Amino acid sequence: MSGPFYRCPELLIAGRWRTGRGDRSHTVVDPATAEPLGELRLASAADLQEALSAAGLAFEAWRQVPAHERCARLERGVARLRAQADEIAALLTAEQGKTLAEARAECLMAADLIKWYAEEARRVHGRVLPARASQSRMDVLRLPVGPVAAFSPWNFPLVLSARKLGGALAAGCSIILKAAEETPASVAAMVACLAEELPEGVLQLVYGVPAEVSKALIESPVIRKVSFTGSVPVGRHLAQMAAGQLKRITLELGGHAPVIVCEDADVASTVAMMVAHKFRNAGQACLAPTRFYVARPLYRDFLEAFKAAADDLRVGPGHDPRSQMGPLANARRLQAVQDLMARSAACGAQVLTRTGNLPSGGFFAAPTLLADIAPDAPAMVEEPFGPIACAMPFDTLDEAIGLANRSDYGLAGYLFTDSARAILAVSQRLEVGSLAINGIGVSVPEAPFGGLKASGWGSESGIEGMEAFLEPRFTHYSVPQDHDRRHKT
Ligand SMILES: NC(=O)C1=CN([C@@H]2O[C@H](COP(=O)(O)OP(=O)(O)OC[C@H]3O[C@@H](n4cnc5c(N)ncnc54)[C@H](O)[C@@H]3O)[C@@H](O)[C@H]2O)C=CC1
Ligand SMILES: O=Cc1ccc(S(=O)(=O)O)cc1
Repeated sequence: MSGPFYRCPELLIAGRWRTGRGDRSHTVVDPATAEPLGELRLASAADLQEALSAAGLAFEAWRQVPAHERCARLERGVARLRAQADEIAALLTAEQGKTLAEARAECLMAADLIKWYAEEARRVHGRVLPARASQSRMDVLRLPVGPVAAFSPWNFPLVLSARKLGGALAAGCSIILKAAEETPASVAAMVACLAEELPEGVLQLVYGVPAEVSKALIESPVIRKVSFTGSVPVGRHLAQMAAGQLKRITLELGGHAPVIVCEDADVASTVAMMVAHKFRNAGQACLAPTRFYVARPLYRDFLEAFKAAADDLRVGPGHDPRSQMGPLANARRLQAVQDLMARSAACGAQVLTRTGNLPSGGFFAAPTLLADIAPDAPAMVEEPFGPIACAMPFDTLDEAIGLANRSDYGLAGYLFTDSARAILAVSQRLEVGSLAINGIGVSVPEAPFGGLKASGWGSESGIEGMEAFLEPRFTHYSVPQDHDRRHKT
């Protein structure tokens, strides 16, 4: 949909929208056609230094703004974001590929996340400790950590940016966001909604050469906190850089979510829920259900129902209201998904996929189930980040939990059962940050979202997500010993 409505955005630096002054640009591509949408001009080193100076100055002012006013300003930004959801969704679909319905839902989820953080700003309070001496007081304040450098990816550009923006701004931090160059316009539109309500320099948006931007920002003494969502190798690299500077970092690095379907589960409703959730955004979600461990008595029925539901999904351009699944976001994802499928099939997995044609021209892939797959086949180990689900049967719950925990990842997990015994065992022993039982709700604004093992460090959203942008300050103050004599009180 390379329509005239799409324009690559400018950068927001020190309160001014202006084009990047670097000598490089990035071609933004429509994933449904593989046609270019526009050229994004990237930041120069001087642009980044200007943003850093502005972030440092803006922080000193923003931290002084009372929490009630920070909340009110963010809530006005959220209202604008909601009012513009249709326009922003059209930009997101054009540059990312997801369906318009998904894009609109993402915009509203981003609004909900920022709204929750804004409200939470009014509940950030400290505590008073019993003082150790008379005429003294001991308290603990929770203060904003300082200017934040945030890096968000292209798969859910609004939601995954909003988790960082909402927390930092509500806590009283300034923030420089480097969002993904592949999907710049939707994030710029969201940032514009918020920035309208904020003093200049509090919220800045840059696009650039990713490695150059992260190095410049993380190594700058201005930045006090780093937050990244993306792949494990890049997360590891940024963690090393942040460690070198002794800076705090939050990492959300993807997942490979297990789904345990017990013998008492209802196959039809489980499959309906999981197929919709798996193939949302063409499977490019860190919380996508991926490894299905199904109780052996249900296994064949499960495969049949899953394949039928996956085959029924209408794959097409995101802007077509009939489409239920859009293309993958870029050519390298399509290549990676095809490669993963071929390597897994070579290891003996049975490939259950549609035989009919897919739309031509864009980065379309078919929803696919890899059945009877070995626990160490490539798709069971590597995050597919695409429309690939894997299934194998299990005989005992212990076996299913053991198989589920074999992954290096530990972000989201799903369980389908009515059995209290199974619920207790899985909720205690499954190595994940979020677990949904008989549902899909692993991510809500008021709960922490974060992973174990290679899935990351720390949490976003919920009070834990807010805490990541705060630091404690213990203050112990006493009336001077000669105060009474000097003041004759
Ligand atoms: N947790 C999540 O939601 C995401 C996970 N991924 C994982 O990464 C895999 C590969 O996707 P790619 O886009 O090829 O991954 P990638 O790690 O190369 O890129 C992910 C994001 O990180 C940014 N990035 C890359 N190098 C950077 C650097 N040195 N400093 C700062 N930012 C940098 C990119 O601009 C992009 O927005 C996916 O298959 C998936 O497994 C990717 C995107 C989001
Ligand atoms: O990729 C990570 C991801 C994607 C979506 C969501 S949400 O369900 O929209 O909150 C959370 C994380």
